[in-house]
Amino acid sequence: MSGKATIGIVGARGHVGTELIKLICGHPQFDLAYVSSRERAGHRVAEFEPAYLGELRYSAPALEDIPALGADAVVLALPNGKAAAYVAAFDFADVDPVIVDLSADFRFDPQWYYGLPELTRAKHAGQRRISNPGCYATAMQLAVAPMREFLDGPVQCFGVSGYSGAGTTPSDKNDPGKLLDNLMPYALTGHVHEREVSARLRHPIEFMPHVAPHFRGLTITANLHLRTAFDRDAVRARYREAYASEPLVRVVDDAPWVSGIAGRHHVDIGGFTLSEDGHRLVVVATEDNLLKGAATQAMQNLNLAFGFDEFAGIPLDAHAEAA
Ligand SMILES: NC(=O)C1=CN([C@@H]2O[C@H](COP(=O)(O)OP(=O)(O)OC[C@H]3O[C@@H](n4cnc5c(N)ncnc54)[C@H](OP(=O)(O)O)[C@@H]3O)[C@@H](O)[C@H]2O)C=CC1
Ligand SMILES: CC(=O)N[C@@H](CCC(=O)OP(=O)(O)O)C(=O)O
Repeated sequence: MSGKATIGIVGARGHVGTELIKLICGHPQFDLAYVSSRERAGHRVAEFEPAYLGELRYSAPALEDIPALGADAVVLALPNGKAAAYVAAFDFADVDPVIVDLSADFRFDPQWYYGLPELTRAKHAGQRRISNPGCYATAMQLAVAPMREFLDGPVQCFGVSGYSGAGTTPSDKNDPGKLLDNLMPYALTGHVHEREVSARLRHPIEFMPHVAPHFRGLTITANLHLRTAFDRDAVRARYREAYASEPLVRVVDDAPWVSGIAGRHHVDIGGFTLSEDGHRLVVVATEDNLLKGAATQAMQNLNLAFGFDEFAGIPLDAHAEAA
């Protein structure tokens, strides 16, 4: 036994589960307890993840058998709508690990801590049930929050994501053939992330998502109407000040490109462009949807829940470069 805290991943074959396995492999204080996948059951983790050096194999335990597997923390990396039954199984068995749910299922549940640490870490009061924000929702909140008190009317967010955002269950949104030379609009009103961001910022956000032919990384272009006129220097100063001590949020001058964010753990925010009268601001944010949009954020939340350094096990290369 390693003496490390142990994590079980339910839904470990998926895009996000795979990224979490990589992060846990490099983490000084966490170890894998179990990884579930029906499709890969019986296969060694090392077959799929070269960074994993142990003997663990994927397994497909019945839902009611999972609580007895005994991890200190459980990450639910399942499609939306599937998490509640697993949480109920832990309740029924009276087993209470830290649970991090990556889906949208508990993001509106006040019993759960909503873990977007840069904006909510002060509200983590030891809760063991943690809801991880949506990928677009993370980028939108970080892009808008520094100007929140000056907003005048709804914020419009145009989003474009790589198709890994749509998971592995086959659909038009992750079909490379249908995406070739294409940009696919979907859920143009009422997307769950529109509701999530509006509720968290307590301000209406209008979100128009699209999926594009690249695999990973998303862009949010946010259009903010402001009560007070700003100039570019004042806006940049606000963002720099808001995120000065945040290693996973990098404020840049130019509008960031999604090609520069794939595989990185931070969010880039920049491109601050104002209308002539200073009352309209456009801000661009890029993020790897599988990392800060999901797995990296889950790792921040796990670190916080266990009292570890929030950034333990997260490569902070972007911070080092920015310094
Ligand atoms: N992809 C992204 O960019 C982001 C995703 N999220 C959220 O994270 C979660 C995981 O996403 P992602 O990794 O993309 O999803 P995937 O579709 O890639 O993976 C889903 C995983 O769940 C398992 N699974 C699927 N259906 C069931 C079921 N009925 N019962 C048990 N296991 C099941 C699959 O494994 P197997 O079939 O082998 O059992 C697989 O491991 C989702 O809730 C998603 O909304 C959040 C932020 C970003
Ligand atoms: C391209 C694509 O389909 N993206 C997903 C976002 C992935 C994510 O963050 O989803 P959850 O809120 O479901 O966790 C979507 O729009 O639903």
